[in-house]
Amino acid sequence: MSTPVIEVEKLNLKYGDFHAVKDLSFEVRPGELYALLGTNGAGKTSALETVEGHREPTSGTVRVFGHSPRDRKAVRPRMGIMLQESGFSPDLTVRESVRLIGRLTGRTDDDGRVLDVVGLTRKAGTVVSQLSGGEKRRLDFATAVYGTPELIFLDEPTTGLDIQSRDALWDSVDRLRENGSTIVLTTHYLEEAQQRADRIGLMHQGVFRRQGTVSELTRALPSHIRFALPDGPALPLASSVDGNAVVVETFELQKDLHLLLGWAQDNGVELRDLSAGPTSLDDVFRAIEA
Ligand SMILES: Nc1ncnc2c1ncn2[C@@H]1O[C@H](COP(=O)(O)OP(=O)(O)OP(=O)(O)O)[C@@H](O)[C@H]1O
Repeated sequence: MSTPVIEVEKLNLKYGDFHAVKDLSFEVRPGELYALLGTNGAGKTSALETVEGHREPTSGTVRVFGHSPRDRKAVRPRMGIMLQESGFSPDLTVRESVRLIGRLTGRTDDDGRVLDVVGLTRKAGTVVSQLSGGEKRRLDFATAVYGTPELIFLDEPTTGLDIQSRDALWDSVDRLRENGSTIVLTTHYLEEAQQRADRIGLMHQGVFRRQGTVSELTRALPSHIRFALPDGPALPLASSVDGNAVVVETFELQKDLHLLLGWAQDNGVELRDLSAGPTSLDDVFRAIEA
């Protein structure tokens, strides 16, 4: 198997007496999209800041491309970091800010190309202080896109973006991945991680509570069949009522759905608002806090 891009072994981080990250171990392989998810205050940002080289571990080891992330010369040009807030100077124009990314990271790219990818070509001459929240977020994304780095950190990249901008951002991420970039994502929009992550690490109170692919995480919980409460004969399956809906929990979705549809057909019952599917990451999240 190829050498991991990121290797974290027994990482611990303390702020004074507060133990924010406890014995965290994980690796991210080349070309993967790894999502580091968790509850508020779980320690995601603290862990990522260490991997990005901004923070010294209290104990444990972190390797990025086989180097310490504190070895900035070896590592920094190879990684793009989209922070929650990049802190571009409010007086610089968008184009000047994009140029600055090149100077700070040591990567080269065409400014016009980057502006086009992040959808800010028409705003190139606007100063940062006059950008909308979503436009600022797209400028933050330019830090990840510039020079097509091998490793990209996206920290809640779509917060504050409208649906078109979100779709455009994910299209750009897909193109970066086609180019071989490895992506580390944090987000509170779980459906984004569910759709895109190859693997997920789910943190709660400083430790991993779950790690694996989406299907490894979700298959431990039952699938759900839902429909509006029908009139008529008793249902053929054990169920509960949630508001106006009937909910069937099952580990045998196909078999039970077949049974239910056959019963509805035979009894002339219409199953309105019918939906059926595996459990969502939201449910996995709720279960770790329970
Ligand atoms: N500089 C600091 N000094 C003291 N405590 C800190 C510091 N930075 C973070 N913490 C604490 O460490 C814990 C982990 O914080 P962190 O920001 O890593 O969590 P997170 O998983 O990114 O949370 P969120 O999803 O809410 O952004 C929190 O309880 C936070 O209050």
